[in-house]
Amino acid sequence: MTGQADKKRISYLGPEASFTHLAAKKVFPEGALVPFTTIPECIEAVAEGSVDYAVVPLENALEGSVPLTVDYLFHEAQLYVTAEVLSSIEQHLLVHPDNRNAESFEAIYSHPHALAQCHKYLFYTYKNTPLEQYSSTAAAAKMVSELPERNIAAIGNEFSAHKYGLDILQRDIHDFHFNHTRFFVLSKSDHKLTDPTHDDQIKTTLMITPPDDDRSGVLHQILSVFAWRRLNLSKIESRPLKTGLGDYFFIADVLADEKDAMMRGAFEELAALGCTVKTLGSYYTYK
Ligand SMILES: O=C(O)C(=O)Cc1ccccc1
Repeated sequence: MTGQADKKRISYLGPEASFTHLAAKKVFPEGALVPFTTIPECIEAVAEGSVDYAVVPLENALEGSVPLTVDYLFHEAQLYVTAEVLSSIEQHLLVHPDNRNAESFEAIYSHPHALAQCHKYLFYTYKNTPLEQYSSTAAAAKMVSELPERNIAAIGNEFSAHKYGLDILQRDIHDFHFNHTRFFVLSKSDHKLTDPTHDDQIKTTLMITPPDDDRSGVLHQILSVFAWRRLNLSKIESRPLKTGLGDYFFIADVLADEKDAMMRGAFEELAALGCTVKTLGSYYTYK
């Protein structure tokens, strides 16, 4: 599949050297990678057909889900996950070489998840420095490189330091060593991308809306659908349905192929419980 996939067009949260760009290159080393400024723009590009795939961040080990991605997939788009990418994330403090001797900054810019991942470091080292959210770590690095006259810093990866000619003032400023992010590779058609490095474990992501009769124990019933079939869940999370306070849907990752007989049985039982199920498909993990 990789050989064919390499000829494809792929939208990603850019610009070049963002963590999403690095994830996209793992799956599509020779693909035509097209940067966008926001996650919805990336997803819309694949939904409209101007690209074949979109690579977007889904979940971070320190910060949890990226709500924009989850909600857009639930409410706005009818797309499938063809692969997930797991990347380890190392954050560094980046400055323009002209400002390499600065001891304080006017402001520090980065993606909100990156700022949150470095919370303790920023709190203890740059307590009074304003933290400014930016569309991505690489966008922040690019902006810092274009404004040497402003004494500002960015948080981002080593590749964006090289790409945009910045100095790494402080390495590895993320608060917890285990900092991984999960990215989805989305497509309009339901298929699986594979390559020699993918791991053998297949996963299916489901979005489950419970019946709206406020019945007690409905989450227990949903979980038991999977439990007695020995279908292992690697994640379950609730997100607001946006129809009223207390209305939720559940996003569940099941360690099985949706075509398995047990999964087909699970879909039937969920329907019998009055649940609506939107499947994002089954896929492998690229590491
Ligand atoms: O900002 C980036 O570079 C991204 O690709 C989003 C992101 C931000 C922080 C951790 C992982 C991905």
